[in-house]
Amino acid sequence: MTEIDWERLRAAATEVMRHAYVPYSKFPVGAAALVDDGRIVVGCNVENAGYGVTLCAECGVVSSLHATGGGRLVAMSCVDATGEPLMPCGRCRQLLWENGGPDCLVETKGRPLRMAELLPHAFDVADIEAVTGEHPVPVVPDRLAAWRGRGTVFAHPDMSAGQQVWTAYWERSAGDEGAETGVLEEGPSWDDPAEAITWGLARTPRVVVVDASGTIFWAGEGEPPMEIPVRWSAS
Ligand SMILES: O=c1ccn([C@H]2C[C@H](O)[C@@H](CO)O2)c(=O)[nH]1
Repeated sequence: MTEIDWERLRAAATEVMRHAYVPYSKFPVGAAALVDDGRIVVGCNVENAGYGVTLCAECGVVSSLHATGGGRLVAMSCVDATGEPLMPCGRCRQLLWENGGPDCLVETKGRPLRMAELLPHAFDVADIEAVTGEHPVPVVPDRLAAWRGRGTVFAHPDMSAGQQVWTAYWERSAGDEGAETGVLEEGPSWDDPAEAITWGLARTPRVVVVDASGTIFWAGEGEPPMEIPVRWSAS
């Protein structure tokens, strides 16, 4: 995705700006962002009698991003009442960083700027990971963001240095006839199958456990499908 249609983003931001709820500041803001799968997500500012509770337009964009399927923000346009680009406030830069990373572009009155320019030396999940050694949220790698919600995760036991562990892999196919196949991502090893299932559910609602005897169980969202009628239970 190389070409960003800034005109279209700014038009979407200007449109949503008109829905802002701003009885206190009378300063409407609209924001629209391109997601890495081509979606456009929008938000407007929403104020409150408790002034400090105000939600910025960019907050709405981030909520809409997750509410409509997640992914990564690629480019954002934020506008004021005149339709001119407005720079995101400090708090919103932190929100944009989390959801778009250093390469996410933000429209300005000059050239678009990268988030790395708008929030240099940013604090983020890597700082937490460096201390705790744990990735606090199961994150799908950027290169696979477009596959989120698709394919199948197979969780299965494996042997590692003579020990039984659990691992998983994410497969492109969702079991449909003639669908493209191939492994998208291999998971790490865990002691507990529940962790393999959690890893899977962060990627796709279609999670399957294949136990040591090769029996297949449903560990995905919703009711087990016809071809995998038995739900996995940990005991
Ligand atoms: O980047 C910004 C800056 C300000 N505002 C809103 C918050 C408040 O409602 C109004 C005035 O600060 O503008 C945003 O939505 N985004």
